[in-house]
Amino acid sequence: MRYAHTVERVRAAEAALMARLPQGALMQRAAAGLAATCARALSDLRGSVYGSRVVVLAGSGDNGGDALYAGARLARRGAGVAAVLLTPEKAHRGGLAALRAAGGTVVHGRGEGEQRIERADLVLDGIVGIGGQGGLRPEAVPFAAAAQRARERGGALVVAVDLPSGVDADTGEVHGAAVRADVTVTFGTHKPGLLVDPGAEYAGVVRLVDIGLGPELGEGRPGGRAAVEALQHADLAALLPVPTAESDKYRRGVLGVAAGSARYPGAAVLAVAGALHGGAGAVRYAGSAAEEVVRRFPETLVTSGGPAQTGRVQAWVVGPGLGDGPEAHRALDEALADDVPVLVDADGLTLLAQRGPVALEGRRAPVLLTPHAGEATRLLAAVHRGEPAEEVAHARLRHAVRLAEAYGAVVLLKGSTTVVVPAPAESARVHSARYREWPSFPVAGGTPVRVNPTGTPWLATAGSGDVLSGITGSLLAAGLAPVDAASAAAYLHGLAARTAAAGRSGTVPVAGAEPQGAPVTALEVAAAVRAAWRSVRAAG
Ligand SMILES: NC(=O)C1=CN([C@@H]2O[C@H](COP(=O)(O)OP(=O)(O)OC[C@H]3O[C@@H](n4cnc5c(N)ncnc54)[C@H](O)[C@@H]3O)[C@@H](O)[C@H]2O)[C@@H](O)CC1
Ligand SMILES: [K+]
Repeated sequence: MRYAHTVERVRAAEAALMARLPQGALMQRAAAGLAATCARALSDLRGSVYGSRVVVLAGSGDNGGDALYAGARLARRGAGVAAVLLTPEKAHRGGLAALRAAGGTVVHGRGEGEQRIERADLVLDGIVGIGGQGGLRPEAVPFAAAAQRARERGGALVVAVDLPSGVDADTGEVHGAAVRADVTVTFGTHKPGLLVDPGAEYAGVVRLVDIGLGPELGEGRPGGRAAVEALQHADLAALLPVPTAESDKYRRGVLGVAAGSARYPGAAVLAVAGALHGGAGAVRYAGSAAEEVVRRFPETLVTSGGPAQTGRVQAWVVGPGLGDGPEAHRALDEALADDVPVLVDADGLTLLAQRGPVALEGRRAPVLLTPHAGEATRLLAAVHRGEPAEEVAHARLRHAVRLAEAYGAVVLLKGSTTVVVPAPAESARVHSARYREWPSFPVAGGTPVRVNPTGTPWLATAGSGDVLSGITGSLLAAGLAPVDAASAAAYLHGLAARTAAAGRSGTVPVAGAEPQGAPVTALEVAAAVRAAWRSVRAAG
């Protein structure tokens, strides 16, 4: 598991650790790790550190201190290091002295600063770290722009210190300008903003430097106080259900799918395809696309009636392609009346948005909502002012948390970074000043928000959401907790898309890298779930 902690947690952990260490020790650990990563990158890029051109962008806080000390280390190895100080009178004294003692120089004036940046082999972004508020301040913007030009024209490497300046550490939101990095060297733990878009995209490849914060952050428990976590192959291998000698179809899970309509039969076929590849023991389909479904997948048990006419199931998927007619409303009602976990997707979400959270009142079994940004907008409009979909996509954590709280449901918000938020009852919530206008962000003993690391732009294709619903439903029927089912399904779905696109076993390539391979269809994603599943089990 990869864990990320809020700024508040990081600061508390740092304070506790610093109290036991000599002054400045943590900063030296951070700078040493940072310099080592830069040295490796320079060696790869130009063959050696000696003679390379490095520019340090140093803000007024400790983030600038880290960057200056790392610059000093690189200067001692023969790099030509120049520092651009955003506020010279407030630059980190020790760091600046160390840089000068190692032969580094300070650049004066914006023009010279920009020129040096554009000619650099490596730019260290130490403008602002976890102490940052809002987007970059105006005085920093031209230097960030110069660094971007250097990347684009000269192939310079931009290395962000702790996080790309201008990215909100806790949420990944970007308000205004921010530095775009190739590599981010982060200290002690990941920050949520490095794992969630748009911040994740600004961060590039993230390298974690251990500065000894682990015990302070987790009290011995893995990820103890994490706000956000991302599954890795081994976590998934432990979650995926594997049949035993005693398994029958009910033990493996029977999923009900209420999807499709005369107008959209394809959504039913795709949801069932996802469900069958997601490992369900059996899939029961209820709806008007029964003929198409059984023709395509003869193993499906079908009825052209609604969920109430279907035999026993252990979970429902309701919504894809249902339309908005009376039959669709009935299907939603009947699925919600069943005392088993229900996943509501697509048209089901549109119907739910018309009724608001009251439609879920009285249910005891879990509800899992799987909106994209547009559907999330509609669901939120039922309880509050409607935020445009773009806003939802740019502030994914906050909106997903808000939705989970409003509907008392587990929420999987799809998109460039898919996030899965536990239902409020499952998460102990703490009201933090940073989220005053918003529902609380789950930290401190609560269940962390899961973010999916396997997403790929190839998934932006018609019907891929229907397949995701089917996979998720299958795992719900197998008895996985909704958060596990949703995050495991998103992981498999992304990996399957990568596998199908690349034409070979999927890996999780570095963030920000171009997606490999060629376009895929939703049905091919469903078919590739098997290969994804295999590669996960092999790694576990
Ligand atoms: N606290 C610790 O023990 C450690 C901290 N470390 C480093 O220290 C950083 C945190 O240092 P600080 O608390 O001094 O805070 P930062 O250095 O992150 O930022 C604070 C400074 O940036 C300015 N600033 C705030 N928002 C800005 C914006 N949007 N644009 C431009 N400037 C802005 C503020 O005026 C302030 O002077 C971490 O990110 C990490 O890099 C590491 O050295 C590891 C140890
Ligand atoms: K930074």
